[in-house]
Amino acid sequence: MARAKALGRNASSSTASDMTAKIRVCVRKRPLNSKEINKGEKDMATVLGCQLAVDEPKVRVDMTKYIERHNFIFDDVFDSDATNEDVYRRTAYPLVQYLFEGGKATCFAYGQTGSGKTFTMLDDKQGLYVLAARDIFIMLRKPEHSHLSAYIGFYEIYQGHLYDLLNNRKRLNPREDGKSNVVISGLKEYEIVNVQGLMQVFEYGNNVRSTGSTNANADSSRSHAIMQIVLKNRANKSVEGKLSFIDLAGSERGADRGETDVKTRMEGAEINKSLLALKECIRALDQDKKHTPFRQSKLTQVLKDSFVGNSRTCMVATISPNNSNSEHTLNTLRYADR
Ligand SMILES: Nc1ncnc2c1ncn2[C@@H]1O[C@H](COP(=O)(O)OP(=O)(O)OP(=O)(O)O)[C@@H](O)[C@H]1O
Repeated sequence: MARAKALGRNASSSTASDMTAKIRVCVRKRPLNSKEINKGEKDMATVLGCQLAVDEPKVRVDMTKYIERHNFIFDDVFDSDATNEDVYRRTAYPLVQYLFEGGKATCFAYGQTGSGKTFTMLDDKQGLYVLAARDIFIMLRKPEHSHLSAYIGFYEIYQGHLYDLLNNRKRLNPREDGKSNVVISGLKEYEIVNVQGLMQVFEYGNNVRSTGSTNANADSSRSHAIMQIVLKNRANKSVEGKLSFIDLAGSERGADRGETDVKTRMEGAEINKSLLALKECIRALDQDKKHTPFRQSKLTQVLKDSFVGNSRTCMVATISPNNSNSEHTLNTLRYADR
């Protein structure tokens, strides 16, 4: 129960943690889908407040079957009946508030392919980014924010390279400016004035992502997608806050599965490298370390401003509840468990 220790609270505690913490780690369990139900699969993950128990089916050497229970505690655990609105209130909403305090914030989804990362983060109608945009435009209409305008940028990272999804997948190069800020030169940003506008631009980028995936990355689960909303001062265009939503590549893609295909192996190695680097950076952030190893991958390099200075991060680890995925589920939870 490393998490309980990290939070300095009793392992039996089920109280949700501080919503303004520099880093929050939450878990979302999706419901069993009809295919899993038809196959007679069982729900192996039990949620109790901020605690989660996962029953792993195991077989002894004498071939008898048994169940091993694994317990975890996180900042929040969302059960399968939680709506995106429920998840939003306790994950991205505090980051939206922070954005208007001039902060830089990142909300990302980590998990196995099919566990609900896109559904949570970037679903085109109810993803956390849409719900956040709704509140961002409400805030922007307030007189005290009349000097601000919002811009959207959307890109993906595949095999260590950045591609602009709003500009014909143009290859982009991140660099640092004189003040150690990450600048993605050439990234196309569109000013947006309402949620509909944001959804339209997003939809365009999302189509580019899925069409491009047929030749470059066989499917979207092999790339990291980053959608950012930046608040800029209307007068001098200086950045006054940034909120990024990240749909990470499927975590199982990074595992060494003994693939023989060179391209798949290289993809896996790159995904593995970036996810490990992300974990290292989160650990450094969590432990308030002076050095954050963000240079270890392109993903962490572009997220540098989410790991240093006045930044906040929320990770939503998504899990599938069925027994045949319990190994992946446990890997996801161990990754998320700090
Ligand atoms: N909490 C949920 N409630 C209902 N349906 C869900 C939930 N989470 C995911 N789903 C459904 O499960 C399917 C897989 O989800 P999703 O595409 O978000 O997975 P993913 O983790 O993003 O996978 P990939 O890595 O392949 O992109 C989708 O059909 C989605 O609508």
